[in-house]
Amino acid sequence: MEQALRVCIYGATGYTGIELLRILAHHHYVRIVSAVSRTYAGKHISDLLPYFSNSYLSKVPLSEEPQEDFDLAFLCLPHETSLELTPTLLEKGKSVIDLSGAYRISRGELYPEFYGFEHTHKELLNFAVYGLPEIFRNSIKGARLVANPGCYPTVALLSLYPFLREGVDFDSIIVDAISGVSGAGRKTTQHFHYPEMEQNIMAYSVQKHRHTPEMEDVIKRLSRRDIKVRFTPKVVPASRGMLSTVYIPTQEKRIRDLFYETYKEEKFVKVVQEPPMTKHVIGTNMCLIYPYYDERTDTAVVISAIDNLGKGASSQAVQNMNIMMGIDESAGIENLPLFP
Ligand SMILES: NC(=O)C1=CN([C@@H]2O[C@H](COP(=O)(O)OP(=O)(O)OC[C@H]3O[C@@H](n4cnc5c(N)ncnc54)[C@H](OP(=O)(O)O)[C@@H]3O)[C@@H](O)[C@H]2O)C=CC1
Ligand SMILES: CC(=O)N[C@@H](CCC(=O)OP(=O)(O)O)C(=O)O
Repeated sequence: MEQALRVCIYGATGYTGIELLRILAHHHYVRIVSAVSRTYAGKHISDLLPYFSNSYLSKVPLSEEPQEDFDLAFLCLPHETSLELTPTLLEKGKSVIDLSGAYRISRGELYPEFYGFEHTHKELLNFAVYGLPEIFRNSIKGARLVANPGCYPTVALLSLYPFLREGVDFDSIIVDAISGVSGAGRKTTQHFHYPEMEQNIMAYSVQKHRHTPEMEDVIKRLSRRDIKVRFTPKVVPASRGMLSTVYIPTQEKRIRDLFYETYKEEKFVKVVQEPPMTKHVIGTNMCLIYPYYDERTDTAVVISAIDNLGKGASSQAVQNMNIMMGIDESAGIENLPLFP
């Protein structure tokens, strides 16, 4: 790439926006030219996040509207805000990576039930490419609008993909997954405040969560079948990280081979020898996967870990940007975790 890609981050002071700033600050092919924030407009990034004071980012002002022209926007915004902003940006010729759920589900009629609003731009739902690179890499190349997946669907679909690719037959699966609190965003609800969250573990949205139709939609696209997902999200008092267990009722027992074969060329998805832990992925773009077959119950069990703000959001968004723009796919996202 001869000239740096000019990037604007909308929602730059939320958790996914801040993680993008961290990753892109050292990305060789990118220059962040605008950082949009309503609340902190008029301040500089290093006023809020002093560790950026040695970076060129310290000079980038936070503003209510972009201050300079740009090529690509990351939308780290609430779903409804992204929904309305995306068509305007596309009309202006920008490329868009939307971290919200506004363009993830191909069936627009599901939005009122699962998101609580009518989808006002259904014409874009088939134009948007679902940004899970290990599954949809070829469609992401050259895409103008990428819908970055939800954190739970990222880890669950990577845990399931080898079965779908092989055409293994089953009617329903269970996804049982645990998230760190940052999954809820920076402005959070009462239950996630420190006095209630500290020393606490809870399930939430157990009967209806917007990631259930997202998973089912992608599964249907891959298998052409209506496979049902029983999903239970839980939250634990950790800042970030996500651990998922997927249960697949099947007679297919060669599952480690299936996983090695599917992911052997992948840099960011690794099949591991022991059940993974979140401390091995925090701050990285990695998904570590441990599949095994439980003979007693005829069930394939897949335990996987990601960082909800990494592979579950911002570093996956950068992976998508790299692919869209024809940059080396791992540029800027090869960092290792802080351990312990
Ligand atoms: N946190 C996570 O792990 C993941 C989040 N996502 C999705 O990414 C998007 C961003 O998430 P996250 O960074 O966690 O969220 P945050 O709540 O941390 O940040 C969202 C930012 O959006 C800005 N904003 C602009 N318009 C509005 C508005 N009308 N109402 C509220 N905020 C607004 C706010 O900044 P300001 O007020 O300064 O404008 C705010 O800082 C969401 O759609 C989320 O669902 C996806 C995967 C994982
Ligand atoms: C702990 C927690 O609250 N997590 C969020 C998931 C965040 C995410 O990936 O999702 P979206 O982009 O689809 O909002 C939740 O369950 O709503």
